[in-house]
Amino acid sequence: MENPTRTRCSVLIVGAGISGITAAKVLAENGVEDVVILEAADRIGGRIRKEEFGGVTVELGAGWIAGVGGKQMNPVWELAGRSNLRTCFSDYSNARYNIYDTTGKIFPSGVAAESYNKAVESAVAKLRNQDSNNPVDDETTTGPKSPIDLAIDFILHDFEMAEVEPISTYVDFGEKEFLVADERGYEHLLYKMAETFLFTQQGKILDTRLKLNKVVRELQHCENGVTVKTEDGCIYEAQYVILSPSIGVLQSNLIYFSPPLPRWKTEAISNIDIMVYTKVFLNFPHKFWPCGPDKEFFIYAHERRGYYTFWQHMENAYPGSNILVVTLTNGESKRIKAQSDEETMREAMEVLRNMFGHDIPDAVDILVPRWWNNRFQQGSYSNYPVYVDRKLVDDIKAPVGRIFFTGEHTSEKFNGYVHGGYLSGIDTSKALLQEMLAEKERKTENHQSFLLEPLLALSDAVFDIPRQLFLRSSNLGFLKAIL
Ligand SMILES: Cc1cc2nc3c(=O)[nH]c(=O)nc-3n(C[C@H](O)[C@H](O)[C@H](O)COP(=O)(O)OP(=O)(O)OC[C@H]3O[C@@H](n4cnc5c(N)ncnc54)[C@H](O)[C@@H]3O)c2cc1C
Repeated sequence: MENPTRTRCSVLIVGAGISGITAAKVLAENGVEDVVILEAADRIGGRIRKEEFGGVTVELGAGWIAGVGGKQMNPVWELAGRSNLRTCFSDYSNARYNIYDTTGKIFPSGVAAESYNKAVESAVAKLRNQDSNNPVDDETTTGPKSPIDLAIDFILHDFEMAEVEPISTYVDFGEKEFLVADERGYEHLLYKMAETFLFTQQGKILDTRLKLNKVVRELQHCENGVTVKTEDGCIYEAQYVILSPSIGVLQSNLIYFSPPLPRWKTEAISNIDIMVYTKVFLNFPHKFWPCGPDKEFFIYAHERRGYYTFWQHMENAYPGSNILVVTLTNGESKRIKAQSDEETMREAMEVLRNMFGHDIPDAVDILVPRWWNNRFQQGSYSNYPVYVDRKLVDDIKAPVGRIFFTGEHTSEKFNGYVHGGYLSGIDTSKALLQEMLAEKERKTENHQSFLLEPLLALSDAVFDIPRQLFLRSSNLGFLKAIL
């Protein structure tokens, strides 16, 4: 065990996902190198995570760089370009024309198109309804009933319209999506970033400022600083903390705050949902599904909504890999995470045999990531309510005293995405740098008037912490002078 003596630093960052690593990099670039990063897992990356499966690298968490080809360059696409990350274009638009029924017949494209248009109309009517707060009970707003309608409703709501239109990612960065297909994994982007400010050797981070397997359990904060306790009994003292765990972790009781977070903050945390999204990987001795540019995705229409609905083959990414991926969300996702992988394989095989006949081979391997049951994630990504008010957006990212919040869930425009995590890391660290500068100026003023004004007694009991502004600064070059 590490020496239990107290470690002191200027800024302590909780979590080494994309937001935490980006925040640390921005701080280092601005002269704050006295940073400690505590990561609960035994690796960096958080919800960006690769694993070897069926002889190739698969992404258990984020898989796509979403938002490419638009007016502005997606910063993650830019990082990928600089790191020569291998990607391949994914065309979702054809999925709706590859819908199988339970007897293996593909629905005619006219039927699929009609069902799709009906579902879009219904979704728009529902949104208008929620807008006017006036329930309308007509045909367009009643839920889908037939398997094809249920399947299309699932693609529309759990994939294409999982967010409320207009979707900033597509408007700002473009509508194309690229699947990461690189044996170094999506996480390679994080290692490339880390090596610019942490000591690394042969691709391994050896810098002692990054501490893995450190589960933060308690944050005691007062006007002077923050004391952080980890599960293994270590204590860290910092002037400031940046907290990057997911909204699911903040909603759980993994981290205890003393004094407790103020009400405006806990309300904001509880008002954002966490989406559960699971990709199940299946490896086969040979492929039996149709391939080709417009066949990457296919849909299974079942009477139960979301039941092994959305399939993808990995032949575009890794030709000859013989891997299929089926994505389950929310209720179905939680259901399969609670059962054995053998049971999930049995269910998936039954669905595949309904689509492709009884002669297809059994899968030889299965991989079921469990983001929902992981106490350091507690879900896949944040899902903002349909109508988001300004207060929620401001409160979720506003600091509480010396604790600053970051992570994809604090990104107003890009929550739920890797680029949301990346941009939030930049935003939060810039806001913190501003605050550090302001504090330095306050200290200088106080020092000058030391003999004239009595010092305020500092108290640990900061129970009613008012909302703070989240400061932004576009030009931080001058900060070097203060640090
Ligand atoms: C299955 C899945 C599919 C996805 N698909 C896509 C996609 O295709 N494209 C896309 O853009 N985005 C996708 N996302 C979302 C994307 O992965 C996230 O938005 C992004 O990676 C979040 O980064 P973050 O830094 O905010 O959080 P995280 O990556 O969760 O980082 C937070 C870190 O904090 C650590 N931590 C938690 N609690 C503690 C504690 N108590 N003490 C110390 N450390 C702690 C965690 O271990 C973690 O490493 C997907 C996510 C999932 C799960």
